[in-house]
Amino acid sequence: MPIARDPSLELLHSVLNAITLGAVVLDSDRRVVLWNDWMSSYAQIPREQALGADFLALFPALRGSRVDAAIDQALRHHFPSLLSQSLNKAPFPLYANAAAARLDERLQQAVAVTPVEVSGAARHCLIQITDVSIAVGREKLLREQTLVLRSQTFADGLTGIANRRHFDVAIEREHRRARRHGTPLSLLMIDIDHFKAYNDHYGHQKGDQCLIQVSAALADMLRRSADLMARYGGEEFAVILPDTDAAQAAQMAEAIRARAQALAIAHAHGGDSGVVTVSIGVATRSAASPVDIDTLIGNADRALYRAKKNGRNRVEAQLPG
Ligand SMILES: Nc1nc2c(ncn2[C@@H]2O[C@H](COP(=O)(O)OP(=O)(O)OP(=O)(O)O)[C@@H](O)[C@H]2O)c(=O)[nH]1
Repeated sequence: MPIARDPSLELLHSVLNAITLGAVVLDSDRRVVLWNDWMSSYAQIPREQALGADFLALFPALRGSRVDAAIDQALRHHFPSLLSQSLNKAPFPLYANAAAARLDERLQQAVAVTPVEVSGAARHCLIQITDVSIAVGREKLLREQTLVLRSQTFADGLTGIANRRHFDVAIEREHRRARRHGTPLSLLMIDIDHFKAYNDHYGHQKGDQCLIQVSAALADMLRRSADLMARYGGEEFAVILPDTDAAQAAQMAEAIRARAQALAIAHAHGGDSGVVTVSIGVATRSAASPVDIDTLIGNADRALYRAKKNGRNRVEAQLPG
């Protein structure tokens, strides 16, 4: 006579095999007493091989791991554990397919270990493993997109160098640093000469190209990581030079002026040189002259204005006092 099967047990069995997470039950000796289809498929260990086996014999690399400790906590102390995904990315060798297994690209896993009381028997424990690869992938993508967005927020759309917002943040930071350490901080304001005439003569598109070429060449001259060149306005650029005194800044400004001229970008209405040139104003904050940011910018602006007034294609430093 066939043995009558309990329909509710049959149902439970089917449900366990249908759920889309790994379910493993260990007895008090850590022997596997339940192993669902999900585990067979992703661990590539058939149920017949798993049932009755010592759990750590199936996953020897887990000996001494957090999973091992969590099982111990559940069986001996009745403590449940949720293994943080960020600390335990993929403890089990579980793979979506054979190709992933060859590359050791494991499913990203969230693991919960729960004590289970069984009447008339010593305590068991249930291990649940959830595949969180999609969520982790989405998070990674979001993180990468955030980085790209952040860099775009701080970059000028036309030239790709730092924008005005980036300048504002950087000058604040460098001003604070200069105040704290008593180090000098210099600022250059650079303006392309006769740029309106350039646009009028060559057209706005050529004007844009000129801005791109000049800004790239000048930004390339900055060698220290804390130096920053930003597009301050239309054809105006600002250069922050931390730890740079007035003499060093004037030297740097002169090198930048010469570099712009050496690009030899033809400018029919660009003054005597016949090429695109820049005028530069230099201002410095020092321990002896501890000006605030607005004054520093104002001083550089005034120096730039004098450079324009005195004939352009030149560097002028702030007047003392
Ligand atoms: N092509 C282009 N032109 C710009 C851009 N931003 C500002 N400009 C132009 O730059 C010109 C600046 O002109 P002005 O401020 O009169 O100064 P300038 O002609 O350079 O003369 P000086 O500074 O006195 O030597 C204006 O004609 C603006 O339209 C830009 O993104 N692209």
